[in-house]
Amino acid sequence: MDYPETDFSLKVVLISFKQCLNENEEVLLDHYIDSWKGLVRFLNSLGAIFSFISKDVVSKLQIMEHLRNSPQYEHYTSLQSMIAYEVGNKLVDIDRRSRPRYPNSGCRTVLRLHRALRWLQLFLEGLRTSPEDARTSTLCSDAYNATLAAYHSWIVRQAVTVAFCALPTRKVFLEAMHVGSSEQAVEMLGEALPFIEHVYDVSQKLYAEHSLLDLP
Ligand SMILES: CCCCCCCCCCCCC/C=C/[C@@H](O)[C@H](COP(=O)(O)O)NC(=O)CCCCCCCCCCCCCCC
Repeated sequence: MDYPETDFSLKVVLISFKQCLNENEEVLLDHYIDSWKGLVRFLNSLGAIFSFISKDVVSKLQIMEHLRNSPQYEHYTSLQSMIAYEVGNKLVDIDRRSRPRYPNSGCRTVLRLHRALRWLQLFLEGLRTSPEDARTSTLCSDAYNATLAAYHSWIVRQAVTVAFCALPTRKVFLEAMHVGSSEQAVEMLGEALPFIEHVYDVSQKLYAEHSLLDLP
């Protein structure tokens, strides 16, 4: 997905989550990776202070692309096929007390992105429903504390807190989405958020069914 900078719209990125699910509710990894690439692009447009976050996401996307280009690529078509393959062949580190053998498993890598998707969902819902004078840094850290913070070290939590302070105001943030006025951006969020929620819910159910929600 490559847009000229002026044509870049967060709407395209958020709506692209719709394509991540097929009619059988399989989470399609190529689309999942592409949607995340769009988010990274938006994140980069917000400034260099967020680059430590986008670098981490990019490294996880590279792991997934590597698996998709490996001889086992067919097993990495969907989240369902990936879990069946990695769990079935014991290619996932389950026990955090043992020495890690598969630090780059697809299951643990997607789990990190999946948790971040919940942050995104809460943050965007906060933006959508908050009053005009709400502080983006507060919306962002409330969503973070309710989701990712529990999985991050003290040092990462501090760095994230500093980065949140660099966020623009709610109005500027909504306009940076390039979907028109802040009111139009809010409307777009109402349209697009259900797609993200659906992908999140299907993935969450899958990880829970396989007891994979706490992968080290
Ligand atoms: C708009 C502001 C963006 C704020 C982003 C808030 C989320 C903060 C996440 C901070 C991650 C810090 C970097 C390091 C993380 C890793 O330690 C940690 C664990 O990985 P490991 O088990 O391999 O070690 N990694 C993770 O938890 C994955 C974090 C992924 C963060 C994704 C953030 C998505 C940003 C998308 C921005 C799009 C904004 C659109 C909003 C309109």
